Amino acid sequence: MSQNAIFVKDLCKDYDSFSLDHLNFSVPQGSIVGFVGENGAGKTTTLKSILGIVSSQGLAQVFGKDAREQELEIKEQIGVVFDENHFYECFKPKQVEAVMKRMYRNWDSGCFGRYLKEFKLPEQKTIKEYSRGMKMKLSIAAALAHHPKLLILDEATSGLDPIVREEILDIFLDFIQDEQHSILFSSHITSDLDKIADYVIFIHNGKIVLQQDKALLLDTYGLLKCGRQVFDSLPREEIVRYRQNGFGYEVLVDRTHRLFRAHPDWVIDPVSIEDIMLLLVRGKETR
Ligand SMILES: Nc1ncnc2c1ncn2[C@@H]1O[C@H](COP(=O)(O)OP(=O)(O)OP(=O)(O)O)[C@@H](O)[C@H]1O
Repeated sequence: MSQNAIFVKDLCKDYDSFSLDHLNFSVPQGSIVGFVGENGAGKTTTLKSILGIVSSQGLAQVFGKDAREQELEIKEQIGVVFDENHFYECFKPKQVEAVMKRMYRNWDSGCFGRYLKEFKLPEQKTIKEYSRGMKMKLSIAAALAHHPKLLILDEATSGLDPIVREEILDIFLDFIQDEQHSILFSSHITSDLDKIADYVIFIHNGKIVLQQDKALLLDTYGLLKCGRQVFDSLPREEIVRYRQNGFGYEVLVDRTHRLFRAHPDWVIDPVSIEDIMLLLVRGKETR
């Protein structure tokens, strides 16, 4: 039976004007789970809740232990990258290493040095002289150099150009080659998730609105483009979300349903993760 790297049940967190509402999901060991949602949907709050950086209610387990209570036991197994740089700007890589070495028993200086070379990170420059991409790569090198089994990445590719993004995605794909390794990867760059995610979780206004195996998701959902007559004839429960425009309706549907198989004349286009996210966030519900 495959084990979960992360298991979250009824996770809740309340801020004054925002709540995470009973999140339930898991990250199976050996997989990359994409956590997708618009700005302010609750991605960072979820990741920080799992890590115990902010307080929360409900179950949040990493390798079967609650990170909020047993931080020391599991921190060696987790590598974390947030989208902002958490090292002092006046540090050079050597000083980053000195800090990390004190924090992690498994710290591997040779591995860190190899990543610095591979990522072409200048060792004589301070972090404030690094570009955004270089800072992100330094954080990734630091997160990987203690040989974690799980990476928790918060917008680790945002603000980077497509070439650096692809390099970084390759690093993540390389990491996952060991089937014991797992990644939870939050992003609003849906094309990155198209490339690397095995499962996708959509979060909107602090609630999970859809989660599924990515291949199944893209095989199952489709965008029906139709006029008023067809739209009105659709059973409401078959409409996941819809949008109306000058040409008619765009309806997110389960195209494997017999209703749609019975109408090969209806135009049902394949969808991307971005299409699904846009419809889940901006489309209307009928249910
Ligand atoms: N410390 C805090 N105190 C009060 N509200 C907060 C705090 N941190 C986050 N929030 C609120 O929680 C909501 C979700 O924020 P969060 O950072 O989790 O979203 P996100 O999905 O990661 O967004 P982004 O893609 O912009 O990073 C926002 O409305 C934000 O204002």
